Amino acid sequence: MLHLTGTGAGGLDRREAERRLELYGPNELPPRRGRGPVLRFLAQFHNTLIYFLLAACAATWLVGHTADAVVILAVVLVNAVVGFVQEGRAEHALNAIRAMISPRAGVLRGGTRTSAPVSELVVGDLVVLSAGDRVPADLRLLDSSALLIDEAALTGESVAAEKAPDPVPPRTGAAERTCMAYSGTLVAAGRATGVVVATGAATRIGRIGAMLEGVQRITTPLLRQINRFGRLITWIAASAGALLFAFAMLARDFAWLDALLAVVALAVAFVPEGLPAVITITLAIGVRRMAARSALIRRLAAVEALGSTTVICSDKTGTLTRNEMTVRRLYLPGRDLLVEGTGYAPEGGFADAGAPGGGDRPRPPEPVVATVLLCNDAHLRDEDGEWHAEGDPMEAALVAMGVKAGGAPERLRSAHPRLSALPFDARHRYMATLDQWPGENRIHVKGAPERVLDLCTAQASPDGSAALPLDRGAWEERVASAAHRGERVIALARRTVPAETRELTPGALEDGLVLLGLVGLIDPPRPEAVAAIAECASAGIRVTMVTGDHAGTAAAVAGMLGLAESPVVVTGAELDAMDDAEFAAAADQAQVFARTSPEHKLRIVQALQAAEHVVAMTGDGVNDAPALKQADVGVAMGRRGTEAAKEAAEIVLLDDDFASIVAAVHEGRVVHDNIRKVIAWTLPTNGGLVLVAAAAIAAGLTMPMSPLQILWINLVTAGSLGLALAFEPAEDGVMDRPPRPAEKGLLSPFTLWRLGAVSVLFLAGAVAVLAYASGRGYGIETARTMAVNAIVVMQIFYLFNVRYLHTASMNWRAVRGTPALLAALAAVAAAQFAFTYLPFMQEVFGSAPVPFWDGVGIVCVGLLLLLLLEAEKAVLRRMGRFEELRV
Ligand SMILES: Nc1ncnc2c1ncn2[C@@H]1O[C@H](COP(=O)(O)OP(=O)(O)OP(=O)(O)O)[C@@H](O)[C@H]1O
Repeated sequence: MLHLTGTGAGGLDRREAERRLELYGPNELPPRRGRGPVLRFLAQFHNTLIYFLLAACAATWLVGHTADAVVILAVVLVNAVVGFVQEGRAEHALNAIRAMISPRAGVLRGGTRTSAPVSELVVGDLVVLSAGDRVPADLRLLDSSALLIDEAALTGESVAAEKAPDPVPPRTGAAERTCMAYSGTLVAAGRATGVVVATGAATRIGRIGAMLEGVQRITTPLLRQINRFGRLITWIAASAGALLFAFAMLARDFAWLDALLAVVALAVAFVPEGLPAVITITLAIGVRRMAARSALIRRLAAVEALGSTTVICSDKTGTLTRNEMTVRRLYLPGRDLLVEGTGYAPEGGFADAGAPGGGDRPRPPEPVVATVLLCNDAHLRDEDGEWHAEGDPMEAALVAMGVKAGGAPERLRSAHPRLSALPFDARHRYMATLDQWPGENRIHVKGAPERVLDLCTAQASPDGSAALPLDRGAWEERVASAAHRGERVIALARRTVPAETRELTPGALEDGLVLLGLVGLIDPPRPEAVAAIAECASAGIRVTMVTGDHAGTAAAVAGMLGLAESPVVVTGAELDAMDDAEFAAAADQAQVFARTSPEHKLRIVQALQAAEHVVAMTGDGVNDAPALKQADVGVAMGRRGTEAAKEAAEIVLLDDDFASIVAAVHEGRVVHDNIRKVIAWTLPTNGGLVLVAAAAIAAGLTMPMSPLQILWINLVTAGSLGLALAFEPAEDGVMDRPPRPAEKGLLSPFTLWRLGAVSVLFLAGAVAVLAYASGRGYGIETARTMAVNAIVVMQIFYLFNVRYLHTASMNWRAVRGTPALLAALAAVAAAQFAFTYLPFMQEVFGSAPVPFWDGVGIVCVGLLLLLLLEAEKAVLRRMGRFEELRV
């Protein structure tokens, strides 16, 4: 096979791979054509309000009011440009993050195993597959063990197909070519190597015209809710506008064009048309902030769910602990040995536990050394004097121990070639190899003690030379005491079989293994996880450990992490024996689930969700995918995780660290807060403007502002001031309050209260300014200009109040603002000066200069509004109603 692709046994050499990549191009499917920028821009106009505005623009144009038509058109265009730019930025942010989780594949190049980006694979590359990988290109299999491939992506067939390298007859249909693994399919179980025979568009999936997943649609439950709300408001505005139009013409003798303009301006003021764009950008900023803290968001909806998360179910190994294993003790027949040394460095010796030092250094017997080194797929790598694990860290720790005991892994492995193996799998919890010996063969087994003890009928004598009856009770006690110390315990066993036995089956293990001893490994907790767990406690979030490890070990590690002093532990076996009601109760109680298999995770998520929890669940293996999909926030590990897990998850953690989940929750809460702030600012300011104008029409007074001026206010403040809130940093104490209930709707009692109260205050402010102007005998232009400025100034001061929904706004940090806020303020101030003092603007908008001290007076009106609202905050807090109203 290999001669056809010009590949050596060690794979292509690097130079050749580069040459082929240059020649044949990257291993990528053609991207799906997204909507072009023109179409995306035009889509911004597809909105009922915009249709109204365009109609009004045409009407004013036709009757010769060019200035009005131009201003209306400007409102439409600014709105479209802001929407277009913000949507583009949000998409860009998400796509940049997608690029960061571009898949990689294990390849053999120049004799060494590395991982390369899937897009860089070329024909002739040797690819290594294991469970959970997505097949990166079309491969001819060369070698496989228990390989099962799920080809649903290609054929729709949901039952995984058995694959093996044996040739198939010529002209076998593509679907039956069991010696091939096709690009885009998923390795459900087993391992294999294969040589790439087609890449990119030449693969089977490429030839059926499949394309890369297109640009992600930006939508979340909240955005959908807001869009629905926006449509509702638009229709309310349209109906109210029609009534107002009739009223203004019939009862108040408005000319029809004046009435139309007034109604259009009010509709624009009333409808929060910029809200979806501002909220999208708030979410996108959250995505960026999370990425900076190692949590990559794959689906935008997760940002919202994170803010409401009530339970985090986390794996233990590698997420809560460092996954840096070291063997600490050996429990051998008749004695315990302490293992010296640190990390993976194969340096250090052994000491008798409990026995004084000196004399001969003890050493583990040969069968123990052979078992840990042969029943093992890991290697140690020395890099500038530092030792690293290649492969499973626990297995690497066993290699280090074997070397400390005088074993030579490479020599042993070539002297006793592996004939067959049963790879480790989380359900069986053991690994076994069949290794060649002179005149006989040997089965070496390592695995979870209770599994291995079940298979053993004897135990080795203290010197390892003979087999004695198994004293199971004593071994179980030793397992329990090791687990109690937080050690992960692995049992070692072996058996001799006749030389004819060349194939290993689970049945062969049943006929009596000889127990050699136990290994106790430590895996220290991640210090940042300890802090993050404490943070969860104050944030009202429950943390539950879900692990495949022994109950005792898991409980001890939970104690070290500060999860619970004596945690409630439920094992997988106990869960299996429960009915649904018992299961639900156990899921709600337990802090640790031990000896679980991935299937339990799905049931745990479902039980917690049935109890109205918002669940974040971590996972890395192919079997974790269903639980990750089911969880409100599926969290996959970026380093350890399989492609299958990453694709099922909403979040990928770059550093596999539990603390990054908590950081993401923190950012999710900030996003929630900022969305609340955007809404709490936008709706009342819109409401205030409408109330002022509607009150004037209803009372039959001259309009306090001309329709064009209302449009102006909307144009100047909606996109700038509201948007500044999207950039707000966290308020103090974000993680000191309970999660926000997920089912709470868009309009909280607080927002409704504010909508009413602030609208009335805006009305009062405007009326006061107008009354003052008329008292001073100012002309209508000056009075209206003052009213417009008063509304804008009140919006600005109100913004400062809304920036801090949880804490007092009256501090230096609040006054100093953020760069986004200062930029928005500068822009609005410049626009208002132009509006008030530039002759050209005065001509278009009918504005007039405002005397300096009156300007100062207007600022004081805004300040008064802020003081009143701060007083309201203080009173509500004093009454203990603040938190309750807030959500
Ligand atoms: N490579 C291996 N060979 C043999 N046995 C193993 C191997 N890895 C793990 N085991 C045994 O299987 C048990 C479960 O392992 P698994 O990988 O499912 O759990 P875990 O890594 O502790 O789980 P989690 O990551 O969920 O905390 C271990 O406690 C150990 O006894």
